Amino acid sequence: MGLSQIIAEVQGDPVTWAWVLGSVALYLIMCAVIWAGEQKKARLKSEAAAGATPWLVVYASQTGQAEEIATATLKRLSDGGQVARIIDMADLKLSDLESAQHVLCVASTTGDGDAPDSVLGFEAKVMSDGSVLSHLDYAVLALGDKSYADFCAFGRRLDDWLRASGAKPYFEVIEVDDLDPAALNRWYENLSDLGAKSEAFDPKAAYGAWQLKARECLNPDSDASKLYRVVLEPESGDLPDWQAGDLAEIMTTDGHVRDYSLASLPAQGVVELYVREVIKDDGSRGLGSGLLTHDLGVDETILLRTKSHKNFHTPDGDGPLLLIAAGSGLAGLNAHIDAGLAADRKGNWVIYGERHPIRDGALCKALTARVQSGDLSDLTLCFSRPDSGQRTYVQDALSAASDRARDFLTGGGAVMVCGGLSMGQGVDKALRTIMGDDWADQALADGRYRRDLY
Ligand SMILES: Cc1cc2nc3c(=O)[nH]c(=O)nc-3n(C[C@H](O)[C@H](O)[C@H](O)COP(=O)(O)O)c2cc1C
Repeated sequence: MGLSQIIAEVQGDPVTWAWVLGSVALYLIMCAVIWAGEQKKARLKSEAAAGATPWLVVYASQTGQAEEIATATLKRLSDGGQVARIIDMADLKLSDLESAQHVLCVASTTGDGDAPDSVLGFEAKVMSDGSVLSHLDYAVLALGDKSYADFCAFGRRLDDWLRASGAKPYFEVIEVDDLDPAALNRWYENLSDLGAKSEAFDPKAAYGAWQLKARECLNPDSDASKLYRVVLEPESGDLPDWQAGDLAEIMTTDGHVRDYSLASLPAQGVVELYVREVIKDDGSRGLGSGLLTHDLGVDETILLRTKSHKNFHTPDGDGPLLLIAAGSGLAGLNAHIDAGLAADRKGNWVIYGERHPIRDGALCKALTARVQSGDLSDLTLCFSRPDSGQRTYVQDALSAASDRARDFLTGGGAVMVCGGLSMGQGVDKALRTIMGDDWADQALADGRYRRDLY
């Protein structure tokens, strides 16, 4: 149909005219939006090429994922010819944002919708201010997990604060559920529009094949869920390096990743994990724990990598450590006991909780032996399912020893907590009662109070 025919058809019909004019207007608006986007990209590229406005990549990370994605983001920007630098939000100051122009934030959420421990201070002090950041263009990648009630809560609060401060988003906040590769791809695709190098993203690239060498149930007579010691070796024979506090990350057959605290150090030649069996209400097993405690046969392989977890590395200094754990959480602390001994760090005190003293007592026995051999100065054990019926939890034991704990922590000691989230929250409450909120907030920021919770 020619133009003259269209005009003839619609003449005298106001509804059709409105429709035609609306379509033309929409088309023109879309052209204008695309044109403005291209102009902005061209401006950013030429500004960055001139080195005038470098990108600032900021990460807020508890267990290292956000840091790793921020590092990959930085690399793509550099490979794309952009000038960029990276900074941990724990070290970020308002003045860094005031002097920046383009900021990319990768922020995870921990606890119950909380910011990562090392970033709590930034949120309390800087993000509570009515800052003026209207010169800033930014984007936020929020990491989280939909199995928690407050999905991506910290990333959203960060986005809200930047927006309220007048900063302009390049695109809407991208929320990532359980490291969903499609959402991560969206982030990288958006970045390539801003001048970062476009590369295929392969989530499996960082992993190697590891063989199961041994698996031992530590509480076969327990009436609670079983706890396994799992030993793995790299199929290639090349053992990576890691340090106390680091994590083993496995990739399940359907592409999900799960983290476990490394209970061994490289000197032992193997990766050793303590894994609690998880059986859900519908009878199915947990994704990662099912693989490690049940499905994987001896000599069979899984995809695994060791991962730096700097928020749970041994605190600086040579003061004694107060190590608090329950159940499989001892995994994360065992390596610290060994590393402390190697560094001649003396006076360590362990508070450990299990269910039943005999049926779930294998790790308690091993700890008692370490007191007898002089590896540990003190051990406080507590049980949540003793025959006496008198249940005690690690946070109760800590509260009961409050005077000692105060002396220990004011006398140069540091505290490390490893285990389930609710145990960690109970210990946090007890510590704040003993030492005060100011001490706890400062110790979290300084790394004298460290947590590995799951
Ligand atoms: C103890 C714990 C608590 C968490 N709490 C939340 C939460 O409240 N909301 C959420 O969306 N994700 C939560 N997550 C999921 C993390 O945000 C997610 O695993 C993220 O990839 C971790 O990134 P990171 O390694 O940079 O800290 C939690 C994870 C852990 C281990």
